[in-house]
Amino acid sequence: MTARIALIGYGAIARELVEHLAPEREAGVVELAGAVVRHPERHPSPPGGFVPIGEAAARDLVVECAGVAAARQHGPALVAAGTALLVTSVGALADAEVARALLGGPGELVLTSGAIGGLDLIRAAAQAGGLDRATITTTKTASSLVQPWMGAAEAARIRGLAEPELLFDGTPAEAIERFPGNVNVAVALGIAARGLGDIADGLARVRVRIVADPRTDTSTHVIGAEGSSGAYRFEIGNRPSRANPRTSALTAQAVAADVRAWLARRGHGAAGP
Ligand SMILES: NC(=O)C1=CN([C@@H]2O[C@H](COP(=O)(O)OP(=O)(O)OC[C@H]3O[C@@H](n4cnc5c(N)ncnc54)[C@H](OP(=O)(O)O)[C@@H]3O)[C@@H](O)[C@H]2O)C=CC1
Ligand SMILES: O=C([O-])CC(=O)C(=O)O
Repeated sequence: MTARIALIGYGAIARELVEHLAPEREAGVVELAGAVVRHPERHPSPPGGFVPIGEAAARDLVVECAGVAAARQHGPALVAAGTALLVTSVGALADAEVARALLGGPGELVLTSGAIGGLDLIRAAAQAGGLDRATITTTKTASSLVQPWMGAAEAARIRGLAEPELLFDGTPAEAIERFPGNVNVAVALGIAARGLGDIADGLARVRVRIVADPRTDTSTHVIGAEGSSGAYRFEIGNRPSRANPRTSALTAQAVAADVRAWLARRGHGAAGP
């Protein structure tokens, strides 16, 4: 049976995902059946063409890879309509109302681990009450951290940095509002750290630091966590996507693995996790 999959977004992650899913498409396990974007004229044509969100909702699975605002705009209605939704912009769940809607079904929600790893350990320790706090320090090229809300002088200063600089130190909820295309991983860490509590409890255990490094060509996430379960440290050094230096290439690879796991769960005959 062929699973029909629609995309929200047709940027770096979506296009790389299309390439990663070539074996499943060739085997007839997956049909990529359209993409939703705001400005189709700015994109190459996706498999299945551009479709309105109402048409995407009729697919077996919708994969969001468009941004936190897009996930908040479209996600709740898709899940309410019973559509299975794989979310890349996990930062959307830092908003409690959006999180309730996305987790409330009846559509299945899948959250990717995206550009990081180790969330299985964090989840297990937190569920056992063994995790008190976690930190994530994200370091990226200076220019990839420039945001539209920064004034022109501040943007130019960051682009011209000669030394690494700490741009942000605070909570995941604040971090994702200020750097929505850079720190979805911090909210993913907070969700894993929730244990058996609310997402807000998990987010409250996480401290986020964002560093602009003019000398790096790698996107690095250093995760630390501790509690009665133990003390942990993961260092992830990702190659940035060629199409979007804000995004790690691992993200589309993780989403492809999530799609394969979803196909296996739904009996579509792909390899399991
Ligand atoms: N969980 C993780 O580890 C990671 C998550 N991400 C998330 O993935 C998102 C996408 O990343 P990436 O592919 O690199 O970004 P790109 O900027 O390359 O692509 C974004 C795409 O989304 C479309 N888009 C934006 N807003 C909307 C909307 N409201 N409705 C429909 N389409 C929309 C854009 O087209 P148009 O402008 O025409 O609408 C474009 O095609 C990031 O913004 C981030 O939120 C990224 C990296 C890691
Ligand atoms: O791709 C990355 O390294 C992380 C990222 O942008 C995000 O979490 O939004």
